[in-house]
Amino acid sequence: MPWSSTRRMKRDSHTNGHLHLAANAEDDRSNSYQGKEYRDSYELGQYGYGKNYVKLLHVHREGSLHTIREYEVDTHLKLQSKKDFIAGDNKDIIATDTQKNIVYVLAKKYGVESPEKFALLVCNHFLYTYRHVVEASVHVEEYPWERLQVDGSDHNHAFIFSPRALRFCMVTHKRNDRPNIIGGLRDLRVLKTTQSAFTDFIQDEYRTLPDTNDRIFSTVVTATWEYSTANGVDFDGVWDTVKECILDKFAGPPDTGIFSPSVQNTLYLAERKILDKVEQIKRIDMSMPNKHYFTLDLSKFPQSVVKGKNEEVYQPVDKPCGIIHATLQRNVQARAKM
Ligand SMILES: O=c1[nH]c(=O)c2[nH]c(=O)[nH]c2[nH]1
Repeated sequence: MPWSSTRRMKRDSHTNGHLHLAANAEDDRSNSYQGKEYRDSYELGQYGYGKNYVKLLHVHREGSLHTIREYEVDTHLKLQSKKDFIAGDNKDIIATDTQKNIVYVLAKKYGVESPEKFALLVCNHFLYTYRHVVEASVHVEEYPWERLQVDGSDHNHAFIFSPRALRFCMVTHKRNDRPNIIGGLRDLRVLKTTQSAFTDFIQDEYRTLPDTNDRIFSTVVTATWEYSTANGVDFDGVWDTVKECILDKFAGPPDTGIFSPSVQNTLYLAERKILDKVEQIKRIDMSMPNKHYFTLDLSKFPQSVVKGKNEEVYQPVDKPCGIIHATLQRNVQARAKM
């Protein structure tokens, strides 16, 4: 599942906690509280809490050359005890307001090198500082600021918002485990006007779509990938590489392009190229909604109104849309045999 939707789910699970159990220590029979074991007909499932959308702008100044990074950070903690939920005992709670403050203090102390490194740092701080935190997760979304170019030269301190694609990451660190690092890219919207076909699919009594050897191909790419390690990873470089691989397999060379027999095949080839290029990625998940642009049959209009076959005017139809997704991971056994 792409992280964009996971994030939404994560948010929902935080905010929908409207179930008020009038619980006190006696009611908590499924857990231990104050040294006593309790049984109950109910069991608390997933739980946790955190702060969402902590907005942060970091300005790095090297003389007159300034560099910025703007993030929206979500922090999420799972505490060892459930007594905050079950018994109304707040003693272990690191307030979400405190979590927000920690984000700002760490940014000031250590700077923000990349979303992934910052997320690792924040997770590590929570686990190291509070022994009763069993799991910390940090989601960072980066605002797509680019240095402004003026007459071909980089500006020292002015930036332009260039939302070609959004970058995000999710780091989850369980105590006594290695951090799980997911990089992500979403909202990469692309379109090409040829070199896309869709033919030879199932022909039966339900099919109305004709074969097409030349159609418009447009999609909005989401990709998430899991790192096998954090050691020596150039997270900024990897994000650029993932974007380049996707664009390369979608668009191909500028003069001739690259032929796509289906969204499925294009998506798969992009994933393969990413795994080929970035050794530290162990698994990549991509989704590509098929944003349809249908040809319009204008042949019913008289020739005096519409001349010739219509090859210019298309009808964008965004709903319903096809959705194609796949995860590609390294085949560990095949590597071991080599
Ligand atoms: O590339 C495509 N894959 C499909 O599975 C599909 N289904 C469809 O109606 N059009 C397309 N296009």
